[in-house]
Amino acid sequence: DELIDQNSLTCDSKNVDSCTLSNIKESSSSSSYLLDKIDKTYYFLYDVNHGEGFNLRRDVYVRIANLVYNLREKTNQEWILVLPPIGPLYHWFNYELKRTQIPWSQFFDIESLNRFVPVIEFNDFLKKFNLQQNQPVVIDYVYYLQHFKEGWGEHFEEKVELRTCNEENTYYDYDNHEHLFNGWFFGYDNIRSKQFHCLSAQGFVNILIDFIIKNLTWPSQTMKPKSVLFDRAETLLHNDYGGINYWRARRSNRIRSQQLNSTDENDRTKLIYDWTKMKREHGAAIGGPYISVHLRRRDYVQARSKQIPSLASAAKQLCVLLDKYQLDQIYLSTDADENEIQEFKTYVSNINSTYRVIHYKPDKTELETILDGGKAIIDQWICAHGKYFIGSYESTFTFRIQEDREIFGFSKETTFNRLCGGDSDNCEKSSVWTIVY
Ligand SMILES: C[C@@H]1O[C@H](OP(=O)(O)OP(=O)(O)OC[C@H]2O[C@@H](n3cnc4c(=O)[nH]c(N)nc43)[C@H](O)[C@@H]2O)[C@@H](O)[C@H](O)[C@@H]1O
Repeated sequence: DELIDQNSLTCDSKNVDSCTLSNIKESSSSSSYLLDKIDKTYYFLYDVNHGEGFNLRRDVYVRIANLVYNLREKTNQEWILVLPPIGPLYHWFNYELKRTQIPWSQFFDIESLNRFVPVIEFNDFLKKFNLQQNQPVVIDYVYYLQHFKEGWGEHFEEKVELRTCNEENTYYDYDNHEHLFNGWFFGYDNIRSKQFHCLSAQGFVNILIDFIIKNLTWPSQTMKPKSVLFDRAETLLHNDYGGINYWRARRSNRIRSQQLNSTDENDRTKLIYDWTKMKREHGAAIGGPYISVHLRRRDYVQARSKQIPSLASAAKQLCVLLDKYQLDQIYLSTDADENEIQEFKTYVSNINSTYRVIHYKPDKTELETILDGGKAIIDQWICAHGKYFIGSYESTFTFRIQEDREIFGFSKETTFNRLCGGDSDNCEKSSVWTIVY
């Protein structure tokens, strides 16, 4: 203990490598104890462009989980994925609710994630530093991913290269070239990085594996966690989109069942707790007696104006489906405001007054517990259980629902559907991404 104390005394913010065994006068009685203290783990951290929504972030998680999975295999090192605290997110409009530093355990089952790659929450990562007062947590390397300024070129080529930064970012040399950088770091104070670089990168996420192996070095006997953070992780592509490990990482990305409590034996959508043991055929699930719709509004109305239906057209397209499937209930999942929801309901009841539109609206206390993210997840979960689902063109919110339906074993015809844009009811079909085991 004395030796450790002596060591930590030399561990100051200006000399972050000082917490190594080499600084300690070794004695034979203490060396084996100290060897136990050497941290053999490597921590992989990442962040995503702040404007991106929750379900795009879930997609980036799948990319990064696959990268860490392959990194572990290739290096034989104990890499652990640190889950980036969630928020604030642009689309979460209830500003009075908790909006930042939300742990993944608020929405996801951490044990399930761990069955694919080892993960820890950011807060637990911070605890590993076991710091004395006022010492910053120092991440060894931070890379800000960016595209190549000159564009993709004529041929697709995978490459990474340290470059000057294309655009402003949140990182800056904190203490006048003493080599500690400050940055956003999920809004936490007193976190720094020893190195910061912009890294132009194009290609698939696995390109970072060789980069790490070739370029990153750490003292061999450090007691301090070894860590690297890649910001703007959405820059790189899925390594094997739709492949087995895509689906394994996606299946591990399970929402917390305690909160949702909506599995249903009759609908044949019962989950097996351990996702690695669950395998369903298409058509095994039947679903509840309603048509579920994800009707994306707000920024999409401008961003995808040709692909997003008018409210009147959406109501018409849904009533045709209710007739076809002989159902009379629509579950409406939407980010629309209250006026638009009422307008949509009126269109439906004008077509057929016996049709019901159900929409989930938590009361104030419930919302304070589940937050905007929890409400969105509940919407998605109910959509995933409907007899027939229809979503919005190229929305990652819709994609995650379709994936959950694939995991449940619904037929493809009841899952991969999209609303047609404008006032049309005839458009190109949704892409079909079937599950692979
Ligand atoms: C235009 C782009 O759209 C991308 O969104 P897109 O893929 O639909 O999907 P997300 O990445 O999930 O972002 C949309 C967010 O809007 C809210 N939202 C959307 N639809 C619903 C709904 O039916 N119910 C509830 N409760 N909430 C909804 C929710 O917070 C969701 O995470 C964004 O990731 C990008 O940042 C960008 O804005």
